Amino acid sequence: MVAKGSADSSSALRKRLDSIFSHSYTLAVADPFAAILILYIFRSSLDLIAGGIWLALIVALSIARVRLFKVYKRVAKRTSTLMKFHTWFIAFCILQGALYGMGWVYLLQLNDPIVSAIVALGIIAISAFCAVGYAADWRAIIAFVTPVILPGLIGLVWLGANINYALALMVLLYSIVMIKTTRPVNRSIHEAYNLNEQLQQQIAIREEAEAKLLALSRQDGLTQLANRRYFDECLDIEMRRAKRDASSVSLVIIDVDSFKTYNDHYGHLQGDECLVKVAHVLANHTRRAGELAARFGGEEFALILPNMSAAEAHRRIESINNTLRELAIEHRASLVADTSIVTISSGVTDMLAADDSLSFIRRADKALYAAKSAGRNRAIRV
Ligand SMILES: Nc1nc2c(ncn2[C@@H]2O[C@H](COP(=O)(O)OP(=O)(O)OP(=O)(O)O)[C@@H](O)[C@H]2O)c(=O)[nH]1
Repeated sequence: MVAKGSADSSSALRKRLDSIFSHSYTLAVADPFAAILILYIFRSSLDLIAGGIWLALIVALSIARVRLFKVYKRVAKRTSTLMKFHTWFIAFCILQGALYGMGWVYLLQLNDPIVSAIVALGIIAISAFCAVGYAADWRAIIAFVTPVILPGLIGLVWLGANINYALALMVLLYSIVMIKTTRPVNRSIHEAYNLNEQLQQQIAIREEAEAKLLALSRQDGLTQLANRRYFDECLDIEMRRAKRDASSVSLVIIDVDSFKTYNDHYGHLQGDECLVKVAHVLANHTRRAGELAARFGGEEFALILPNMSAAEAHRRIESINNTLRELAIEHRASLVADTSIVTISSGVTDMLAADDSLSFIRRADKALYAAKSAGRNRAIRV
């Protein structure tokens, strides 16, 4: 729940401003229209110069508010300026309300019961429009209706006479009822905006958490490469894509040579470190879109290389071997002839039209077995 009176989040404030500003164009027409109507009704008893100045001020204020709205629309993305716009809007509300208030005072001077009745109805009508239009912003309602209601109310009482007292009482009762009914509506809107914002935040947090979980569920914990499950998914996708586009996809299965003796010689923990280093090299060599390096299981890795023939994949694995040679991870217990660094054996193949993932992997595995049988530290392509 949103605590009563809690500060708005920037998004809730923006929604509130959007709502109150959304009437700018309508009011730019309605306000001068209402002013012209009032002037027309009282044309015979009004000082036309004073009336003209009053109308000019109402029109100027309407234009200024539309301009403020345009500026707001342009820069509203900047959260830092939102409060400033709200303050400006409230200032406009006060000015606009004061203009109406001045109008009532002027009209009430005519001391005519019909004028008093029209003023009272005018106060009620304009306040009602404001209560609906600015329902999202309590301060805007108060800023506008206070200068609209108070001068008229005081003016009616000041005039004396029962009819004016009755009208003043009617305006007063209306104001109390309006304030009492508008406030809960405003609170509900306020809470709805804040709840909506909280909901959006929760959704964003949840989506982020889900994305993280998904990434984790696809990752091998030790090497940070794709795990076997994700490898299987990707292989399926790439094989289907290659069949659909009549393009090629190559598969490489890699096994770290003599890894049992590595573990025996250096210990399991260093064995883990060695696997991480090899994985890092593989990841650095599979950076193009769609390429994937995965931990296939134990000390075995696999590469999916889309849009690549077996010959090109073979060249890729040669460059991986070169990098490993440059890296020269010590392996004094290697069973590979004439070497004391970590080496890999690889089986390389590309997809045949009749392949399913099982036959594709089996062929790559066979090529790897051939590489092992041929003395390790090599790649064999079939
Ligand atoms: N440190 C470490 N060792 C692992 C991990 N997974 C598998 N191994 C070890 O990798 C070794 C694989 O041994 P083998 O299958 O005999 O293969 P190899 O010694 O590499 O011999 P060749 O493949 O013929 O060169 C086993 O000793 C496993 O315990 C791991 O996550 N961390």
